[in-house]
Order: sequence, then structure tokens, then C-alpha cells
Amino acid sequence: MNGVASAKPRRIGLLGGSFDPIHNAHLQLAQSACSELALDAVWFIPAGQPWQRDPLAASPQQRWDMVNLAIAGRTGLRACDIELKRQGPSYTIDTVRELRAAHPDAAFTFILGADQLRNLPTWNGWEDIVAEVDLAAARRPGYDDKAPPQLVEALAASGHLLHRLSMPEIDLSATRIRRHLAQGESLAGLAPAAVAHYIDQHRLYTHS
Ligand SMILES: Nc1ncnc2c1ncn2[C@@H]1O[C@H](COP(=O)(O)OP(=O)(O)OP(=O)(O)O)[C@@H](O)[C@H]1O
Ligand SMILES: O=C(O)c1ccc[n+]([C@@H]2O[C@H](COP(=O)([O-])O)[C@@H](O)[C@H]2O)c1
Repeated sequence: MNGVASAKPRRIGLLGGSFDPIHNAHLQLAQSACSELALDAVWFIPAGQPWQRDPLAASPQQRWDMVNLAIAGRTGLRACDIELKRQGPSYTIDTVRELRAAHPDAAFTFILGADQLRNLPTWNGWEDIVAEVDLAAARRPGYDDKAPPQLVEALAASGHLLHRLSMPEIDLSATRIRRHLAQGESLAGLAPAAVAHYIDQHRLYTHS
């Protein structure tokens, strides 16, 4: 074929999280974003040092292992260790800039729940994030899913979009899972069986 075919950019969703541990709502969020936004893939990005949180219970290696177990065999889902390899606090702005530089052929959308959508204006360099990527947000029980006004303004100025995911609210959090485990309760239906098995083998989250 003659001429230059304009290759369509790969559409990649980025799902950052502490994943302490990864659970079924994370998977549902990724799969909803993938199908609703016609993404080619969603990359799970475990945070190395999530600077706004208390110290995590599982180690970076354990969170990485659990993410990989959870996504194994699921089409379009991948894990990305960019933040685990970086020193210092994990800033999303560094991640999106590095990924855009490394993958100029890709169009990235950062995926998040309503809690972090509300919180986004406290993130380091948040206006720069909005200038780099689209956002996709899911509702979450107990959180207003209205975007903060300064975020709406920044999105309008940047030309990037805030996609609203239509997945139903899921009342599940890693906090609830850690609490369940500390009380000796089962994870059935809350996290993939392989993750539950890993948690059991490594005796994670046995104390609240
Ligand atoms: N039930 C849920 N519905 C929608 N989004 C969710 C849900 N659980 C987590 N997320 C989103 O997934 C991303 C990663 O979340 P994270 O790893 O902190 O899990 P978490 O369940 O919120 O953890 P924790 O209870 O420890 O705060 C965040 O953007 C968060 O908003
Ligand atoms: O960049 C920041 O300053 C920043 C502040 C808070 C949260 N984030 C990112 O938001 C994602 C979800 O965080 P969390 O704490 O809900 O697991 C994860 O990728 C974090 O690195 C990013």
C-alpha cells in the first residue's frame, strides 16, 4: 500500500491504586472502563509510595503479586510496575508523563472512583495531569460524584474529557476486606480466589 496510513492511537486506561489488596470492584472498574470507552487495554499501576495514605499493610512485592494473580487470564488487563520502580512519593503526574513519553502511539485515560475524583485537586500537579490525559470516573457508595469546580474549569481549559462510567455502585473497599480478614471472615465474592489464596498463604491482614 502506498502513502502513510494514519495509525489509530492505542487507547489505554490507567488504573492506579494502592491495591492493598486488589479486589473485585477494581476488576469491575477496569472492565467497565474497557468496554464503555472501547479501550484496547487497562494497565493496573500499583503505587510505590502513596504519599496521602498511612503505611500500607502488604509490601510492594506482595501488592504486585496480588495484582498479577487477579488479572491473570483476563483479556486486556495488564500490570505496570513503573511506580514500584521509582524512588520517592508516587505522583501520578510523573507516571503519565513517563508513559506518554515511552508510548507516543497511545492515548491514555486515567481511571478513578468518585472518592479520588473529589480528592484530585489535592494531588501533586493535578492541573498538569488534566492537561496530559482524559479521566474516567465511576460512582462509589458514600461519595458525591460531582467533579470539584476547579477540576471542571481545568478540564475545560485543557480540552480533555471526564468520562462518566455507568457501572453500578459497588459497596466494596480494601479497607472492608482487611477488616473482614482481621475478623477471620471469608473473601468469597470480594476478591478473586487466587488473591484470597495468596493472602492466606502469606498470612496477610490478620491484624486490624
Ligand atoms: N468500590 C469501588 N467503586 C469504584 N471505584 C473504586 C472502588 N474501590 C476502589 N475504587 C477506585 O480504585 C482506585 C484504587 O483504589 P484503592 O486501591 O485505594 O482501593 P480502595 O478500596 O479505595 O482502598 P482503601 O479501602 O484501602 O482506601 C481508586 O481510584 C478508587 O477510587
Ligand atoms: O499524584 C498524587 O499526588 C496522588 C495523590 C493521591 C492519589 N494518587 C493516585 O490515585 C490513585 C488511587 O490512590 P489510592 O490512594 O486511592 O489507592 C493511585 O494511583 C495514587 O497514586 C495520586
